[in-house]
Amino acid sequence: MVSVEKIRENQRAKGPATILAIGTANPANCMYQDEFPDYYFRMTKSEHMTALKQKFIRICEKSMIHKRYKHLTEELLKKNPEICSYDAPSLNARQDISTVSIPKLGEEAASEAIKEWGQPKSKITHIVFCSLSGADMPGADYQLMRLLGLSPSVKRVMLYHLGCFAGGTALRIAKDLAENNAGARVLIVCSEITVASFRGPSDENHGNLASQALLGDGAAALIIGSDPEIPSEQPIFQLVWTAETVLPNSESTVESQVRDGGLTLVLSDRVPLLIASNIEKSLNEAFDSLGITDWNSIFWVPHPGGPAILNQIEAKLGLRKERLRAVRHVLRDYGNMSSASVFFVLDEMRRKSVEEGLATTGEGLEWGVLFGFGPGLTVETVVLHSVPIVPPG
Ligand SMILES: CC(=O)CC(=O)SCCNC(=O)CCNC(=O)[C@H](O)C(C)(C)COP(=O)(O)OP(=O)(O)OC[C@H]1O[C@@H](n2cnc3c(N)ncnc32)[C@H](O)[C@@H]1OP(=O)(O)O
Repeated sequence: MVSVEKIRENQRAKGPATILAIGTANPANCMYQDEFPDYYFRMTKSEHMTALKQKFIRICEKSMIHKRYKHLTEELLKKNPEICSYDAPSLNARQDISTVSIPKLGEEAASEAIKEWGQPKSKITHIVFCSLSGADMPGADYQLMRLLGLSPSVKRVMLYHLGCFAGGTALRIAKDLAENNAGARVLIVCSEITVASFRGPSDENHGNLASQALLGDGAAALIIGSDPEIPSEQPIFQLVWTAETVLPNSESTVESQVRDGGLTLVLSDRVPLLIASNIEKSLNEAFDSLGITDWNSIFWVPHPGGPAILNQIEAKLGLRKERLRAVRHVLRDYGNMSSASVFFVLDEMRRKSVEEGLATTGEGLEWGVLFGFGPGLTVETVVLHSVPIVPPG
């Protein structure tokens, strides 16, 4: 007789979950930040709100963003003028666009990841799909399965409406799936399009102004699996430890609600300080067993929520400029793409590490941390282990 223990042992993978491929995609429509205030106030017919426009210009100038990508083109906004108002009923128009575009952009990122992975799609056993908006039944996970032509028996997890920390959540779930199911290959897709939250300015909600200045559209996809079949599969990072926590006294600092007028966002200016004052506690918990206390000795993959968050973390921990180079690059070239952002940072980091001839995928360092920040305030922490880069030849 085979025992339950033996069945369980055989079901599990042996090694830690690893990232085997990363793909990204953005809509074609690129918006330059220095032109955005004029465009935004023109499209939302708010030119008369001159003081608010001046404030918006100041926020855009401080955003440290050079350009972002937006699915909503001028043409689409003209076709759907209700989206441009602050709170006109517009949920139908927003949903009609989002439910099609979110899986579509996700498919583009997934195809890039599958291409890098180099394995047949039939080896994908699980999907973890994540998006802040566009909820429908069946959801974006189902649409993606059909768009990619995956088996109808692929096991799906759909994460809607978690917010900007959710890249960390997707990684945490994928790690558990990969390590507990021998041979599993998990496709993570985070696809974020700001169609649900784009709206005109209002004097009553300055947090809306900050989000209009910071958020961009993008999708990222990863293949996660344990016990890679080397050389046909090449690990990029190993996933070592995960945690999720809610910061003390942070209620109501980031909140989002689905209303007739789309997804509303409340954003307090306390967010950067709250994150920076609590981050060392999360780091201590994460790295205690490794004996690491020098935060400059690890590579950094925090969510690029906004420059003030990065500046305050850097100042609080005394991080050297180069530690946040990859995340600042992503903020500058793409803005805050919610859950997808941290994977753009990972992608930038491993590419630059190869380009610069460094010893590992993590800027030459061995250990690193990925942080998701979002509503709650919720913090997701993932400890990463880099992989040696083998020089060509
Ligand atoms: C959606 C999710 O699930 C998760 C998310 O990622 S949410 C987004 C998380 N991001 C944030 O919380 C934004 C963090 N903030 C920032 O990065 C910066 O404060 C900023 C880019 C908004 C402004 O840059 P700054 O260096 O702080 O510039 P500063 O000169 O102090 O402020 C510029 C203006 O922004 C305003 N401002 C700053 N934070 C603000 C906020 N959260 N809401 C509204 N206005 C804000 C200031 O009041 C100031 O206005 P005035 O010029 O009229 O005085």
